[in-house]
Amino acid sequence: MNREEGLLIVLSGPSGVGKGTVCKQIRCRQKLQHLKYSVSATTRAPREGEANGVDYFFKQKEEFEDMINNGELLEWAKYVDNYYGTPYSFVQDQLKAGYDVILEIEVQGALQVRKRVGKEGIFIFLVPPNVEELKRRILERASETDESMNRRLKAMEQEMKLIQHYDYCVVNDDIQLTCELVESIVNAEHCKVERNKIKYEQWL
Ligand SMILES: Nc1nc2c(ncn2[C@@H]2O[C@H](COP(=O)(O)OP(=O)(O)O)[C@@H](O)[C@H]2O)c(=O)[nH]1
Ligand SMILES: Nc1ncnc2c1ncn2[C@@H]1O[C@H](COP(=O)(O)OP(=O)(O)O)[C@@H](O)[C@H]1O
Repeated sequence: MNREEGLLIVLSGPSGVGKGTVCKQIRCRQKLQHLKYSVSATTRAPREGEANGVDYFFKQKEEFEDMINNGELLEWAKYVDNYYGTPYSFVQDQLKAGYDVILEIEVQGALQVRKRVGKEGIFIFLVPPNVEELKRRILERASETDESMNRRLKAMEQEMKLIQHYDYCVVNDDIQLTCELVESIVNAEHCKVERNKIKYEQWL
């Protein structure tokens, strides 16, 4: 991937940890001015209140498989019986235009992105304060059947094993603090990019 200016940020973590909430809050806080959110494609059914093109691009299985075959996805994965994937062109266009882009994706997809961008991306893993709180949050959201919740909790066991592939782990306890931490990480990574641009000869 040719990334001229913007930073690619990958946010993962178990179902119910608060990934969507953190992304929404960061957007509202407007502390990161040059941040764009990648809207994923999925074959999962919309939840109440979710809108096509805003929360996800909701697709039929065949449509999604066409996207895979046409090379339209930066990465994709199957999670609890549904496909999820990141449309490539949006990410590429925004990065080229100098925007940071955040992907809210699960671990298999994140590892595919890691392979493509190497150390260039910022990979952040969100964890809950504890498993009881995670279960409480999934129940509070009231979006899952018992079966779906159990499968999400089962998926977490595999997800947690891959945490060492991430650059940062943030415990999502207090939501405001979590947002501040994510914002600080992004700002600090920009400072690294600036450092790498400096040619010390200029200052002599
Ligand atoms: N690989 C991949 N995972 C995605 C993508 N979009 C969403 N996901 C992940 O798929 C998982 C299930 O998402 P969702 O059905 O919205 O459930 P939730 O995590 O319980 O809110 C989550 O871990 C999401 O981060 C994507 O484009 N690619
Ligand atoms: N820091 C937090 N403290 C308490 N509740 C939270 C926090 N972050 C998220 N939640 C709640 O947990 C539930 C799951 O959050 P959500 O953002 O949908 O998770 P995810 O996108 O990771 O599946 C929601 O009801 C949300 O309001």
